[in-house]
Amino acid sequence: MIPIDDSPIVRDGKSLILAMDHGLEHGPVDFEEVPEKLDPSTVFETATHDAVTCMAVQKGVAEGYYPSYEDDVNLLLKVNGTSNLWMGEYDSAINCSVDYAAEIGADAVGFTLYGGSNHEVEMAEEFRDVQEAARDHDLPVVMWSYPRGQGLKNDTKPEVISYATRLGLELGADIAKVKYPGSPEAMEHACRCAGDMKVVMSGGSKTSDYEFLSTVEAAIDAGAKGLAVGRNVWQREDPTRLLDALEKVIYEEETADAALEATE
Ligand SMILES: O=P(O)(O)OC[C@H]1O[C@](O)(COP(=O)(O)O)[C@@H](O)[C@@H]1O
Repeated sequence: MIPIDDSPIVRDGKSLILAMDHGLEHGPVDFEEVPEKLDPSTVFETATHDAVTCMAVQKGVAEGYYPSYEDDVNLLLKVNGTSNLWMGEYDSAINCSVDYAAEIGADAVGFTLYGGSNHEVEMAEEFRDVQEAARDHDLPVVMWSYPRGQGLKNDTKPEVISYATRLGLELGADIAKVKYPGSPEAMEHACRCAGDMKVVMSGGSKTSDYEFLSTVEAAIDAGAKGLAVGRNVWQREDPTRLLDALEKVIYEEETADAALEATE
């Protein structure tokens, strides 16, 4: 592990990663209700909020839009990713080298690992190359640790999520992003399984302000070190208000109720 707390993608030991790779992973469907967000500049604007420690995008979006925001936003370059058009067993293509990510100004790199997929072995080997190259550039590595595969469809069972965090530690990630395993106890166990490696919670599809902030509060209380979120922020009419509340829940460890009241 590298001294991750010194990284610009960490603030007071925690991170809020604003993800906008959905155009690749899910396709334009995620933008149907918010067509203006098809323009990545709109989400880069949102990422200038102090609560956001970095924005996670794919190479093409980074090349096209990051130069206008490099003074105000930290960049997490997602080096693999696959479209929803792919119908095969879970896998993720390497779309960018770590050298190129560093060249275009990345502060960190991100990698999806589908533990349990028939492609797990190849993906773990690719992760080795990415992780070692990232070490050469002193870049932290964030693992999207998503156990998925033929018999394991989008599973959020406690034992699956604790295995996901442990995979991150074992393979050398600095931060692992996992789905919420359904209860504070299960999240606490998943964080314990990660040792000193940081665990952040994945956002998921859009829910109400209160439901979302309460889950974030529970995850932080359980030991998570932040959030990697997309739709729950940029699909909202007022992403700034939610980020104001998230800032309170994540960094100031306030309750969801108090954060919502303060931002009304
Ligand atoms: O594979 P899933 O569960 O559909 O979600 C993948 C998406 O979730 C993220 O990890 C986080 O975004 P969300 O908060 O919108 O779920 C994105 O980086 C990615 O595109």
